[in-house]
Amino acid sequence: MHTKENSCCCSFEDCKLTTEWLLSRTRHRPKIAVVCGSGLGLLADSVSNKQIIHYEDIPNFPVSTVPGHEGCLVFGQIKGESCVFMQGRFHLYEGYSLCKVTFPVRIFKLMGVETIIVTNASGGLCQDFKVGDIMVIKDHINLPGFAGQHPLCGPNDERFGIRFPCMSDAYSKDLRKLVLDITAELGYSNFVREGVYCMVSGPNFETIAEARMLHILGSDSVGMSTVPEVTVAKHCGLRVLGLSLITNKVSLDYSREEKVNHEEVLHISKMRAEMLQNMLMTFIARSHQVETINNNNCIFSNTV
Ligand SMILES: O=P(O)(O)O[C@H]1O[C@H](CO)[C@@H](O)[C@H]1O
Ligand code: HPA
Repeated sequence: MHTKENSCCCSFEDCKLTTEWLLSRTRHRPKIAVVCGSGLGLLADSVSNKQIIHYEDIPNFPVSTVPGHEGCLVFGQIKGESCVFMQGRFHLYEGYSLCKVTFPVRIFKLMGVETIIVTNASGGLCQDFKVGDIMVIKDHINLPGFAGQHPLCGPNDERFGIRFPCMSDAYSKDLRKLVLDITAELGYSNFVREGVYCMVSGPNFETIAEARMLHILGSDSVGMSTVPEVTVAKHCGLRVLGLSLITNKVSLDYSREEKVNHEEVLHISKMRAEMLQNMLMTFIARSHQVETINNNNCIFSNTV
């Protein structure tokens, strides 16, 4: 039953209004969007012809509440390619609905973005991973989604995408191949991996029993974001690349004394941001090499 309680708090009209507002404030027409994970706002440093718009000034936009998430959109160019960077993302544990968490993704789509690069900080579950490794996400586990915390729950607006989207190819194989080729060329292969990211709601880090369970389920890393954004991006036909920086090893062992904390996560993110930035800059410059497959279910792209 469609009630006010379960209807989406961000309607197509809300998205349209925000998109029109942004298009009237910037001359940039980005084709690539980058979501910066915790402590990874530095990724936007290499943007030229920069224009910064703060979240608090954008109609309907949530605001960032987590340290390491600056709270602004950075428009500009990287090697001639028009981009927008989200310096600061939104999380379920901040108290936002998943509709709000993923609102920017739909705005990017309506602005004409074709490819979204989602980055995050995560804890390594795979025993071969080291702190500072970069994991190219090949798949995810939507744990909150199993419990009904899913950004596509509620009435489906066909203008964004179809009711039952396929998720078996959420992370573009071609984009993954391109980024892996680039990391080999840059000499980064010894710390770049591929793996499965699992989302938990947070805000607490995992207990050891939970971490063991996630590992048994096939998760290589765990974090509190990304999956809702990727799900909505795939729903509206964006091409997705996901990069996860392993900022800590998740303990699977009761005898280990290390305790993870957000400060450590931010510290490692900042240490590795430059490498990630080199990968991203080369990737963005070459992403047009990968053909845009319009597996687009969204019938209103580029019409705002
Ligand atoms: O996923 P991002 O936003 O990179 O942040 C990660 O880091 C925070 C915990 O330190 C959590 O928000 C977790 O999801
Ligand atoms: O170990 C972690 N668990 C969940 N989220 C995280 N984000 C960074 N590290 C972690």
